[in-house]
Order: sequence, then C-alpha cells, then structure tokens
Amino acid sequence: MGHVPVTQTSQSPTATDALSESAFLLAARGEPVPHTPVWFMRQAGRSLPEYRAIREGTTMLESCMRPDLVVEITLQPVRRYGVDAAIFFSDIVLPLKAVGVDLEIKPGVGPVVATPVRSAADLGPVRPVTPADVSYVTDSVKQLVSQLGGTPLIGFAGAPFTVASYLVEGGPSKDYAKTKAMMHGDPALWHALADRLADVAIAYLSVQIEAGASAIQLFDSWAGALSPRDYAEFVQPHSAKVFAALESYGVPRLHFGVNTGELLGLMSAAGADVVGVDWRVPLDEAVRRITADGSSPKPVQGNLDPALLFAGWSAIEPQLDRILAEGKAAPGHIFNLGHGVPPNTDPEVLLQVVQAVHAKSTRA
Ligand SMILES: Cc1c2[nH]c(c1CCC(=O)O)Cc1[nH]c(c(CCC(=O)O)c1C)Cc1[nH]c(c(CCC(=O)O)c1C)Cc1[nH]c(c(C)c1CCC(=O)O)C2
Repeated sequence: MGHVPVTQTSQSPTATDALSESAFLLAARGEPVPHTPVWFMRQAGRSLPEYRAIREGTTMLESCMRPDLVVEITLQPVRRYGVDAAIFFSDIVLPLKAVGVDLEIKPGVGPVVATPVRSAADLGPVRPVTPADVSYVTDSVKQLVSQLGGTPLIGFAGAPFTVASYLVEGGPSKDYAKTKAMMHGDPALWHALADRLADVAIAYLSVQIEAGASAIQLFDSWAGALSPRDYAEFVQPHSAKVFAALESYGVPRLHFGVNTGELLGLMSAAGADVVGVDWRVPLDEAVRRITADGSSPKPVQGNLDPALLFAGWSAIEPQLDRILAEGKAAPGHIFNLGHGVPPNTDPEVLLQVVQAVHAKSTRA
C-alpha cells in the first residue's frame, strides 16, 4: 500500500513540534531525551477507580464504540500519572467485532468467540475493517489528538498469532493446543487465517494512524508460547507484512509479547522499530539478542515485573535504577512494565514510579 506521510493538519505548528520532540517519540527514534519516557501497558483500566465508575453498566466492547468514553478513559491515566504517552482505549478483538465476528469480552476472562475457526469456511466473516466500519475510532482518535497536544497517542492492534489464538481456541488458552495443531496439521488454513489477520491489523492500524496516532504497538502477547522455529515459519512472515505495510507512514512501530526472550531477535527482525521486553530478560541482554544477527541496535521498551508493584517502595526503587542502567545499552529506552498493570494495583505506586523514573533520568 502506498501512503502519503501523515501531516497533523489539525495541530498548530507549536503543538506539532512539542509532539515530535516529546520524550516518547525521541526515545522511539533513538534520539537523546530530556528524561526517560514512561507509560504502562493497560494504564487505563480496572486499577483506576475513575475507570470503574465510568464503565459501570456498559460492556467493554460497547465502551470501545463510544467516543465520549474512549476519550475520557484514554485520558484518565495521562491526567493521574503524567505518563509520557497515551494508549488508545480499545481491544485487540474490536476490529473483528466491528466486521460482525460473533464475540464478546467476558469480564475477568477475556475475549470469547461464538464459532471458533476450524475450516476455510469459517474464515468468511474475518475481513479487514473499512474506515466506515469504525468511524467511532476515527472520531475518538481525532478528539484525543487535539486534547493531548504534546503527548503522543499510541494506536495498537493484535498481531496475527495472538488474535488467531482467540479465534481458533474460542477464548483464552494456556497451551494454544488447537492453534498449534492447525499450524502443523493444516498449514494452508493457518497461513490463510494469519494472512487475513495481518490485513485486519493493517486496516485497523491505518485508521488510527490516519486519524492522528503518533505511534503504533503491535501486541503479540502470546507468541512466547512458540518455539523460535515455529515462530519463524508460521508467524514472523505475517507480522512482517503488517510492519512493512505501515512503514511509509513514518510513525514508530513497537512490538511486544510476553515470555518472548527466545524470540526477541526474530520479533525485531519482523520489522519493529522498538522492541518490547517483559521482565524475564534484562534490557542489555535484550539488546544483545536483537543484534545477534548482525543488525543494528534499536530502542527497547520495558521491563519492570508487574508483581513488583506489590512489593513496597524499598523493593521497587533499586529495580528502577537497575532497569534505567541496563536500558542505556540501547539507543533509546521507553520505561514500561513487562506486561499490563494488574487490576488490583495501587494507583499511588504507579504515580511514584513515573515520578521516580523522570527524576532519576532527567538530564542535568
Ligand atoms: C491479549 C490482549 C487482549 N487485549 C489486549 C491484549 C494485548 C495486551 C496484553 O497482552 O495484555 C490489548 C488491550 N486491551 C485493552 C487495552 C487498552 C489500553 C491500555 O493498555 O490501557 C489494550 C492495549 C483494554 C482492555 N481489554 C480488556 C479490559 C478489561 C475489561 C474490563 O474492564 O472489564 C481492558 C481494560 C479485556 C481483555 N481483552 C483481552 C484480555 C486478555 C482481557 C482481560 C480479561 C479480564 O481480565 O477481564 C485481550
């Protein structure tokens, strides 16, 4: 797809400069930063009382389709924590719901699909969104970009493997047995499904970028269930298609999965500009793995173990120092957790983390 680079026509020149020079975008480009930027995966959500209040009586997927709620929920953690980026409030299964795939998000469980994909006939409903299917996404992103000013908005989508796992298993899974059985037992069906899901991600991310998102993150949360060999054969080409299709927009492309220590090099090579790292591999070691094939180092994101948020400040603080020191091995470091904010996290602890990372990393 040939794209014209996005220009933020709705923004004043000053706001556009502030955005482009924001700590998050500087770090994502591997340029010097005034301080290490911080945001948290799942920063909007159940850990915030103001989120629980506004979500009352509305299902997760309904909320994603209402710009008033999307805008407010996306801004809540920016206001409360002063994070360096906002992440769009949506879900990885929203673009499937928007084209009529019969699914819901069950509270405390996750996405549940009515008719799991078992044969080529089941692929029919799985098609990319058009902008008209998700006009509420365009509306929400535009409102957010104008309200956020110099704070970047991260758009996101689920990567083909992670979204396929919900479609094939019918819901959350521990072992991904049906997904792996399809890959190896019916590779033609697997590749047809993953290729469609690449197109789904491309279409959904393009809508967000064209509406003004400053960066995108492709979540392959569950790819860590795969061996490097299976990842390379069955997943990497499809994720690579997504990154390649978005390249001409010129926005940073982040890539993240849990338990992906053995896959960091392959996920980087898929075309990520910034590689997300969970807590299992230190950031300096992550840089070694990303560059092991001879490629240049690139910015990394991570990697505080979310469990540490419950350990008390005297346990957290030395970890921040360690992570900031190890992050210096990369040309850019975006501070984050190694996975999402747990629902029972004390918001005060997250505020303390943001302020401490900023204070410790501010250039004299
Ligand atoms: C695997 C995955 C999903 N969704 C997502 C992923 C990839 C990120 C990851 O690895 O955590 C991505 C996602 N989902 C949500 C966001 C919003 C932005 C943010 O990070 O703050 C993002 C980036 C909102 C949400 N998505 C969901 C919630 C909880 C809904 C609620 O409040 O009831 C939120 C805030 C639901 C959801 N949706 C999904 C799960 C596993 C769940 C949790 C189920 C539960 O424990 O209730 C699928």
